[in-house]
Amino acid sequence: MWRRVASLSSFLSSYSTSFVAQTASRLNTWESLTTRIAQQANGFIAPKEKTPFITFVLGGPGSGKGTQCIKIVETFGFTHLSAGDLLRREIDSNSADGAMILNKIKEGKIVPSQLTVKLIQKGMESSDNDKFLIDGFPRTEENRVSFEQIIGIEPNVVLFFDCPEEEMVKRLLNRNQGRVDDNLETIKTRLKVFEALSLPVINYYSQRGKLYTIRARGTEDEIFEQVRPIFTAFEACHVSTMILSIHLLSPKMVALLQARPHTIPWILHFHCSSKSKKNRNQKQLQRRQFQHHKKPALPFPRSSPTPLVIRHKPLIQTKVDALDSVVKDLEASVKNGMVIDSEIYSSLLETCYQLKSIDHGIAIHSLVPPNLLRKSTGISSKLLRLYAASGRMESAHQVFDEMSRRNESAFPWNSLISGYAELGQYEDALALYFQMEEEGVEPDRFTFPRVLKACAGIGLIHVGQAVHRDVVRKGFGNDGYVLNALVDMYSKCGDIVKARQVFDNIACKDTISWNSMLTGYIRHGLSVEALQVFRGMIQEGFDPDPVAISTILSSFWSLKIAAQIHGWVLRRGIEWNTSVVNALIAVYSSLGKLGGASWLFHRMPERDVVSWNSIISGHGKHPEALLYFEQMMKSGTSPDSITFVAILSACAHLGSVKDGERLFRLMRNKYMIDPRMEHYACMINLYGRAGLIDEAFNFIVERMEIEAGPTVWGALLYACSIHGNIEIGEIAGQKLFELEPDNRHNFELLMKIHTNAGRWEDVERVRQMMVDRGL
Ligand SMILES: Nc1ncnc2c1ncn2[C@@H]1O[C@H](COP(=O)(O)OP(=O)(O)OP(=O)(O)O)[C@@H](O)[C@H]1O
Ligand SMILES: Nc1ccn([C@@H]2O[C@H](COP(=O)(O)O)[C@@H](O)[C@H]2O)c(=O)n1
Repeated sequence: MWRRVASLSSFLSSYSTSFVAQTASRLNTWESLTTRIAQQANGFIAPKEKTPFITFVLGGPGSGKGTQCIKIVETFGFTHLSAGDLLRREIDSNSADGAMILNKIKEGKIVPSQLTVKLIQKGMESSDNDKFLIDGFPRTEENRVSFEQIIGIEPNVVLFFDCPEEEMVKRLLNRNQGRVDDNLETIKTRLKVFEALSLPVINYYSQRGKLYTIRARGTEDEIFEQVRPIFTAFEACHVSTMILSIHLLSPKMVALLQARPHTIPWILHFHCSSKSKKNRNQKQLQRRQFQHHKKPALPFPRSSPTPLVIRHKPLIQTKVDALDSVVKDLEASVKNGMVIDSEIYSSLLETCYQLKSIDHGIAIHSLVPPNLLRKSTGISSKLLRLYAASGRMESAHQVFDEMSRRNESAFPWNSLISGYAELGQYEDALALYFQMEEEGVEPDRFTFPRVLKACAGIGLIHVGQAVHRDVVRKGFGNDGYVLNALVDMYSKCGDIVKARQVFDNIACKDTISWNSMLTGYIRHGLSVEALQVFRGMIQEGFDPDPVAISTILSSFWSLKIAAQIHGWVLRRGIEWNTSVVNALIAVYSSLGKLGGASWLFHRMPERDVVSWNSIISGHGKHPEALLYFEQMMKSGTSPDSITFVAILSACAHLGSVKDGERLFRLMRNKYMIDPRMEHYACMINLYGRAGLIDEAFNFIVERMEIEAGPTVWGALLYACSIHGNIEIGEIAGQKLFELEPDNRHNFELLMKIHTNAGRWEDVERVRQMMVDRGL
């Protein structure tokens, strides 16, 4: 405790002496509340409770990552965690995932992220060190996001060993360590994977100002001379981190600190990693200094202090865990009679919203004095938004009703409108918009897109037109953000011509504008216009995003267009984007080009459940469907309900009744997927096609847990028509006539059954039913 006060005082001394004294004296009362946060902010006070310093080491295969890591460890005392080594160790330990990992490594592909992150996490937790070199990770965006989600921290430094491809290939072929992936074929895939999946991660860190690129050619020592200054500089600056953190606070926060010094730990907690301009400038300065290999003239903070505490055995927390600790401390402090500043409540509620943590929001709500909640627009607006975003509209509305100054801004209204619109309660969303007008609250640019979403949802074009008039009247007629929402509203309400007019009037179109128009045309079945928009988008220099590309691909079952788009995708170098490949597989499969679909599938660097579903559906009439399904299970990707529709339907086409029954059981018992109407229809199809009409009928009567719909009865009627089962065909027909009274196809099928059996009276009876229904 004493050390904590002393250290806190020492860093504050550079700021204000009276401030220090006050803070130190208040620290006793604040002990439980502040300890964790002060430690988080102040990495150097207690050696055993530090924030870890994380370095990601990236680069192509054979760029020399491992070699340089050994040198960094020797010189700077880091703990080296090589993702590849951890995976190889997992194989050697005969773990359940060993075979799958070995396959991935042999193929040069990426192991599912969760698994790798868990191994890294274990490695970090079992080390007493707080400086980690994580080598060969993250290899993909999914790796990166998984790390952030599971470990909850970002790296301080990202090293990128940039090495020419031919040099990397040469080194790998000479490595001689008996690795299964050091052969030309795997190396080729690894290089492709690196380009398609790892380069985006490197770009990401470059944009975040964390990337240090090392030219990885030359001798090992020459390369290390580029690496050395980076860590030397970071070590030199370690101690000054905290002082700078204080200076990086916004003027508003500094004023708050002076007025209410006890709030400092909270503010540090939430603002240490803020991206202030000053902070960015500092980082730029730091980078420039590194680039010139000089010691920095000014101290700088760690590149991204994290809000987590690492104890003796580093306890890796997620952001939600950290929030949990803070809320618990807050509860204890309130219980002890402490008065909490409204900005703290509001800041915490903002964090709850960002982390989608409604339970913590509810806990904080219970701590806010009702009077403060009513009076503080900041707290109530954020609480209301949190409730609305999590679909708790009753609680949101209650907070709204009790707000004393809710008409001062559109913010609380927007949150409520948004909440209702997201839940599909469009009438309530619109009612609020009109109430807003009645109460004289000015809508803002965020109000309209939410209201227009409600108009689109309800499909009332005249209400949408009225809102459009308001948009113009209130001066938002040129606001691209609002106009995009208008395009979407008109297209969803059926007026695609008006949608186009609005689209043409958007002066600065962005990707969303183009995508809204594109999906509008596709929704209206106007494929030619959609393709024109797609081409226009490219001509105007907008890269259609993977969603647009897959949308356009899935609306054109034309080999020529698919090939053109495929060509464009190749030229843009995004041919291995997972959703693009998935769409290409679906298109090629549906056009009967199963060879092309399989070629893509086998070469894609990373597959998701959609990839598997596409290839299984594509092979719906071929025995390979079952093989793909088995491979999918081995790969560690969990099938979803669409997978089972695809595989059950394949079993039906292949006449594999036993497999179908087994897979239906597997879906329920292993994957806990409740069968939906489509699955039941597949089962009826399975029995029906195999001529097991009684089994199909009994399945409907005895095993269905939901009322059978037209797809189920339709499958049964179809089976009866193939196998000439008059009795059950008549039952299925009668059911369908009730469910789909104007579907002439059902009548025709039943007539066919009776015709084949020479039952002319029944044919006439069914024909008369058709006439009576005006069919
Ligand atoms: N500067 C260098 N010049 C020549 N050879 C080097 C150099 N650096 C490393 N090597 C050699 O190249 C091979 C690959 O290096 P290393 O294993 O460090 O690469 P890596 O990036 O970790 O590869 P991977 O991603 O495949 O694990 C090793 O045999 C290593 O001794
Ligand atoms: N994040 C990672 C890292 C590695 N792999 C797999 O291991 C292979 C070897 O990795 P090296 O770093 O030792 O070259 C790599 O090709 C991948 O198969 C992974 O999946 N994810």
